[in-house]
Amino acid sequence: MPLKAVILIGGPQKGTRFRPLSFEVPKPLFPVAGVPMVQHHIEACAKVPGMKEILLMGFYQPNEALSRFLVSAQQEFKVPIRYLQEYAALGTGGGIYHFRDQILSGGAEAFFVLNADVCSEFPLQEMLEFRQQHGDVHSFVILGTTANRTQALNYGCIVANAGTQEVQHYVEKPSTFVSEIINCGIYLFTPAIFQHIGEVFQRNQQELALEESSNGWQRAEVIRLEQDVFTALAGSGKLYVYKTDGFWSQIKSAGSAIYASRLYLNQYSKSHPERLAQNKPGGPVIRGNVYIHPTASIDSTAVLGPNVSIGEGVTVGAGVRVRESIVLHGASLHDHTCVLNTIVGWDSTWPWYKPVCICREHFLPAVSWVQLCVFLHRRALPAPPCHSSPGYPCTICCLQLPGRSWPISKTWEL
Ligand SMILES: Nc1nc2c(ncn2[C@@H]2O[C@H](COP(=O)(O)OP(=O)(O)O[C@H]3O[C@H](CO)[C@@H](O)[C@H](O)[C@@H]3O)[C@@H](O)[C@H]2O)c(=O)[nH]1
Repeated sequence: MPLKAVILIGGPQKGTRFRPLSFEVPKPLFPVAGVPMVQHHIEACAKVPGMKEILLMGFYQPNEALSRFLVSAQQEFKVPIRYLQEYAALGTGGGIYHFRDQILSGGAEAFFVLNADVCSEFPLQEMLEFRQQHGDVHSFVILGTTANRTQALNYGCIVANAGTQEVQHYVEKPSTFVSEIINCGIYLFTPAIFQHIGEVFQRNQQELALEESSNGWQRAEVIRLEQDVFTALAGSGKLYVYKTDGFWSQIKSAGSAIYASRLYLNQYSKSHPERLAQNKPGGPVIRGNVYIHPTASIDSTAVLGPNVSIGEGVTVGAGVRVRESIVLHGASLHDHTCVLNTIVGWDSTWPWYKPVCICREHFLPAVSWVQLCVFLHRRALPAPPCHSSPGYPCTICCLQLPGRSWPISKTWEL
């Protein structure tokens, strides 16, 4: 069956919680477990038999980093990959409606839509099989997973028939508890979805025609898949949920990128053992799952892991300890430093630092600082307590403040 996949990558105004990490590269290209975030999606899509084309859709200006990535991913995964740029942020449903001809060209009988800012096992083949077994071949499938009652409020919540898994009720980010089954942001659609999105578009047009506005047509194209389409489809017999037990997480904040990295590194032991570093005589000590870019230079007395990802051209000095961290390309960790629960910024070296927490809430006041450099010197410091993002590790980082030197807070010492 001819299939396509659309990856929703958003654009520069979105993803503010990811700043300043997203200043340097667009968030979808931020490395998670050693490869750009969306490469995990592309790899999963390319594996599905019948995949004809993968479309990245967003409102980023085309840029060199994105173009280079697309060329190398096409070569590696042997599937056409294109970027479709929305003229404005059209929402999670507006872009796919606007580019529907491109999605369906070549006779696609079904297509996946994937949010770029999630990490997952991407059980795409299982979603296809589920659709064959439950519902009918024209139904739409949402990937769902279980969250606790508090966490669920941050996601799309799904109430489904326990036997058939048909979605009976859908509420996007409800204010009170609706269901523990949440929307993972991964969907399987048939071309019939465009009739439903089209109805929303027509309704928007009619409503906006009443307003005296010159850009009414454009605003009518802004459509949210979740609130505008799924809510209406619930209970119609056309929308089903496939619940996965596999790993899944959002990647919204810098702290959650470390968590996502851990999940993917763990998966590598089965899917890509060659990407995991091994203990070798005369090499650094590797504990648990660690990715090291082939161009990185690691001193043999360093101890790395678990859950560490070392980027291109990174230098790690003697006696360095790195744990639960991502070290971005070109960074340099001087001798005997300790890096825990941290993202080390591009090309950063130590010497000025101020430990801060970069979880969602605590990080916001710091977003205006120029460069995220992350670094703790000669001491192992525990992550400060974080209550704002339950479930996510709280991240310690340092901000590089040219000309200023900050003492490490005594209270954070081990
Ligand atoms: N192309 C494009 N992509 C967009 C746009 N707006 C958002 N996106 C992309 O669509 C995805 C969803 O983004 P949000 O709109 O920020 O939604 P959310 O808060 O992440 O919630 C969504 O995902 C959750 C799972 O992670 C779901 O639980 C929830 O129901 C919803 O689908 C992200 O990958 C984002 O980059 C847009 O205008 N255009």
